[in-house]
Parts: sequence; C-alpha cells; structure tokens
Amino acid sequence: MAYDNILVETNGHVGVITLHRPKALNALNGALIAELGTALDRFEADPHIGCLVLTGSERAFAAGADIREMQPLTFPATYADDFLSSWDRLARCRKPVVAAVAGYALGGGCELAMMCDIILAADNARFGQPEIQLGILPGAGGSQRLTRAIGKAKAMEMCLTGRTLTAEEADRYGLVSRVVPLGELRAEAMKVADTIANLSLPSVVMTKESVNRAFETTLAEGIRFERRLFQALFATADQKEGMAAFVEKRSASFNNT
Ligand SMILES: CCCCCCC/C=C/C(=O)SCCNC(=O)CCNC(=O)[C@H](O)C(C)(C)COP(=O)(O)OP(=O)(O)OC[C@H]1O[C@@H](n2cnc3c(N)ncnc32)[C@H](O)[C@@H]1OP(=O)(O)O
Repeated sequence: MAYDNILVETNGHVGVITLHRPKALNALNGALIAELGTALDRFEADPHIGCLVLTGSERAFAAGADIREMQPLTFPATYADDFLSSWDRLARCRKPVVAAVAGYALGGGCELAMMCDIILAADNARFGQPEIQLGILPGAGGSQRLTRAIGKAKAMEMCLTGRTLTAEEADRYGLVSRVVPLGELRAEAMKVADTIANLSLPSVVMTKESVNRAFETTLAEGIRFERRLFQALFATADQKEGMAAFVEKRSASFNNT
C-alpha cells in the first residue's frame, strides 16, 4: 500500500507510523487521517505486531488540523457529515501506541498524542491547544483528555488562552511520561515499544483496557473489571509460561495464547 502523507515501517514486532507532510508541519488533513486509519487497521490485524510507535519530524509532531482544509467548512456541513467523528480511530486502537513527540504538538496534534498510551517528549517538544485563537475549540477530545491528564486549572489556561507548554512543563504536569534529548527520542520510543511488543499480547491488551477503564467508570466498577481480566489471564498459556519462567529462573517466551 502506498501512502502519501505518512511513512509506515515494521521493526521487529513494532509497527512505526511517521506523520509526513513536511511542508505543512504535518498538519492533519482528511487524507492523512484516512491513511493513518488504514495503517492502524493493518497493524492491529497483524499478529506479529505487539506495539506501535507514532511520530513526526524533529520540527513538528503535528501542528494541528489543516487550517486551510477547515477554513471553508460550514456548520450545516460539519454537522451533517459529523465532521471529526471518525478522527479518533487512534484512540480505539487496542494495541498500545507510544507517541514520540518532537517539535510542535498543537491542536489536533496534541489531541493525537493524547490518544496514544505513552507520550515520550523530545526536549524541543511544545504542546498546546491554540484553537481558541482561531475562533474554535479543541474538537478531538482535547478539552476532555487534557483536563483528565493535567487537571482543570492548567487545562483551562491552555484551552482559553492558547498558551503552549514546554516539554519540561508537560513532564511536570503529567502530560508526558518523560522527556529525552531530541537525538535519542526515536531510539527511546523504540526501546519502550519493543519491551511491550515482546510481552504477552493478551495481557498487554487487557492491561491497556483496564487502565483506560479508570477514566470511564467508578472505582468499584473499575476494580471489579480489573479483577475479571486478571482472572481471565489464568486461562492463557502465557500466564503458565511467565510464571514457570520466573520459578525456573529463565526468560519467558510468550506466544500470545
Ligand atoms: C485526529 C485528531 C485531529 C482532530 C482535529 C480536531 C480539531 C483541531 C483543530 C486544530 O488543530 S486547529 C489548528 C491548531 N494549530 C494551530 O493553530 C497552529 C498553526 N500553526 C502555527 O501557528 C505555526 O505554523 C507554528 C506551528 C507556530 C510554526 O510557525 P513557523 O513560523 O515555524 O512555521 P510556518 O511558516 O507558520 O509554517 C510552515 C508551513 O506549515 C503550514 N502550517 C502550519 N500549521 C498548519 C496548520 N495547522 N494547518 C495548515 N497549515 C499549517 C504553514 O501555513 C506554512 O505553510 P506555507 O504558508 O509555507 O505554505
């Protein structure tokens, strides 16, 4: 499959997607989002892939949704087409996704990063929701995921003023898991993804689902849900292998069953 707006490659059990619209700082247009959806479908269906990395360029992860594409839109058209309703494909990916963010992650770019499970930031990364400066608001979950990630006070300031965060601030506020030197970003992201990809896929997918459930339910329901998944994993061969490997003092070799 040929892609025009993204680069797709496989490295061991890791699928790597690189946003690639360099002239527009990886601004997200309909074509790019469609290609991203196709790549995600393929990696998700590939039993050899256990984790994904999503990245951009050194200058921009993504500078937002494509303003030129959005400029002529009208309310009746956006409403009738339910504009953006399919742009959250990434958030529905069942396999873990590591975002490797360098440069600008603004608007839809910040929202795209927040749809991932782990965000590694290069020291030059900048996160922001500047939509207010365009007379709109974050439309792909930014006001919701950002608020859950860093709290109301900081999310309000970002969304209401368009202020951007440095990588160091994003780290301190809990938006990213850590900051690494720009030159080490890709290698670090690959290391994290490779670690995950070599674990047992059923336990990885269930762990992701269980952590995400914390955002959607009560504590009691979440704990019950986690316990059921925990019990279910005792039906897998990988649980037997993982625990046998520990007892026998050797590395586990999982086969995702
Ligand atoms: C799946 C999730 C997506 C869902 C999206 C939901 C709704 C989201 C809405 C938005 O994201 S609105 C857009 C929010 N982003 C912005 O407002 C940032 C806009 N860009 C800038 O402010 C600046 O470009 C910059 C990032 C601060 C960089 O400035 P710099 O001076 O270094 O470069 P430029 O010359 O401005 O940019 C180079 C080139 O890139 C084009 N470009 C940049 N951002 C966008 C964009 N968001 N849309 C379209 N094009 C963009 C810019 O126009 C330049 O192109 P040329 O003019 O040289 O052709």
